[in-house]
Amino acid sequence: MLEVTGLRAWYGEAQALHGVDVRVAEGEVVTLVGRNGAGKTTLVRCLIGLHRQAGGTVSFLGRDVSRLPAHQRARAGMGWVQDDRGIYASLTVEENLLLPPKVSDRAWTLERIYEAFPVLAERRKASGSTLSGGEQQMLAIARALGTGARLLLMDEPSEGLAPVVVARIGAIIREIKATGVGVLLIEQNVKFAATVADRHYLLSQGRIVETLDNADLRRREGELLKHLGI
Ligand SMILES: Nc1ncnc2c1ncn2[C@@H]1O[C@H](COP(=O)(O)OP(=O)(O)OP(=O)(O)O)[C@@H](O)[C@H]1O
Repeated sequence: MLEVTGLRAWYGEAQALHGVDVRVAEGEVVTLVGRNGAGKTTLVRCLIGLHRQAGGTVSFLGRDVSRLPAHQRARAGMGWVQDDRGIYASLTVEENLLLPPKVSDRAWTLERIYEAFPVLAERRKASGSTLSGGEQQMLAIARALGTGARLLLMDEPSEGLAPVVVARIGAIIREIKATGVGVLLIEQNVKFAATVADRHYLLSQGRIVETLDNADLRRREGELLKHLGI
């Protein structure tokens, strides 16, 4: 569903991405792994149209979206689960869920969201400002599903969350995968990545240097953690 070829990006005079190729199929979960400054965030920002791509092609559901602005990519079905989670603090959980426009007929209804995220059902009338980190992350994911996004792009969904909450987020990602939605996530937690994803791209200095499956990831965990500086 997502096919990226030769993606290049710059910050002023400094090149941040040097011809990156990435693919995500329907119902596939893929991670971007790499040390700080490798280019993971820049790549995701280019994909969603928030950073200018200087070269290469981004094709989504068979359509070249390289020149589309961010809002049109969102309308095409790319859902961004922001790293700051983008929750409206003064609105309730339910209002946060109802706000974004629907982009496809695959939009999850409120009922379906509450079934998959019981904690959001319990907190439906609570204001965004009172949510825990885990609840905010779930709300951000649920909101993207509520738009009918076909591909979710996530920036470290496990970051800063307690292990039990991380496990719940993992289960949710697996449920999302089963519905055919694709997921591309930045993830530094190698153990968590191996439990949710099918494949992993290792980024280094703006290049994909390796593509790993879960067996590779587990076998080389020590080496990778050292490479990632963790
Ligand atoms: N706003 C910016 N201005 C200039 N250079 C930037 C900017 N943001 C990132 N860079 C540079 O671009 C390169 C890629 O950074 P990027 O944030 O994409 O990496 P990352 O893998 O997401 O790292 P992190 O895990 O720290 O977010 C780095 O060399 C970084 O210093």
